[in-house]
Amino acid sequence: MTEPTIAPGAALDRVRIGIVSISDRASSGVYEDKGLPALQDWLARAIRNPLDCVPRLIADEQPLISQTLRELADGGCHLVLTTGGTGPALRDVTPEATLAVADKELPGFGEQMRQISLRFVPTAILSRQVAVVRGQCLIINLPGQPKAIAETLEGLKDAQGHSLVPGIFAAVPYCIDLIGGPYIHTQDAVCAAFRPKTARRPLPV
Ligand SMILES: Nc1ncnc2c1ncn2[C@@H]1O[C@H](COP(=O)(O)OP(=O)(O)OP(=O)(O)O)[C@@H](O)[C@H]1O
Ligand SMILES: Nc1nc2c(c(=O)[nH]1)N[C@H]1C(S)=C(S)[C@@H](COP(=O)(O)O)O[C@H]1N2
Repeated sequence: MTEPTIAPGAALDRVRIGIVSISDRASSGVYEDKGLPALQDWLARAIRNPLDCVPRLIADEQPLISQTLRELADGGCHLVLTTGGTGPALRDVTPEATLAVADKELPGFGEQMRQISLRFVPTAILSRQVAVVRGQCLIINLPGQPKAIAETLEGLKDAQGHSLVPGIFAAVPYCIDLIGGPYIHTQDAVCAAFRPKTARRPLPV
């Protein structure tokens, strides 16, 4: 008789994550979208739980962005990550569309992202990212440059892989605990989640 097999991550909660790439040119086919693959790849590297990623590729239209965020948050996503449309250009309206669906704003995420990004590019100061809670969903804006996705989520490391500036994702699992979502276990080599001692749970075996 063969041993029953346990799927990897079976004992961990499933996590549903909306990933939204907001770009006029990628959504109209002028260039290939690199935002959704970058988001999906990073999340698959960083999170141990089984993931359901729900992708959307849309233009920089404020009502469409807000409607997409509402659908994802109200449709059971625990986390929604957007990329693009956070700058000062006339068509950049992602922060406004995000604030329009918010119950609460969490300014620390945007502040930390700009701190991280300033270590990579001086124009980080132009990014107006916000993070908000809608119901039981955390929504975070990331910049549009595909490489900025890993930079902001993971932070800056030295040549040995030690953290120099913590990435914003370190605070995401505990935030999701606090809004009643699933317990997220991270791959510490990619991004170690920070939780107060009393909130930590061991990795199920
Ligand atoms: N989804 C994406 N896929 C691939 N590359 C992107 C994407 N979004 C942005 N980029 C790259 O990053 C650069 C800066 O992004 P930014 O969001 O400022 O673009 P944009 O000028 O608002 O135009 P668009 O909305 O048409 O992407 C772009 O010129 C492009 O090279
Ligand atoms: N980590 C990181 N952050 C970054 C960048 C980048 O290349 N890397 N680009 C900056 C630039 S040039 C702009 S205009 C703003 C806003 O970009 P967005 O409109 O694509 O969201 O993000 C900034 N933040």
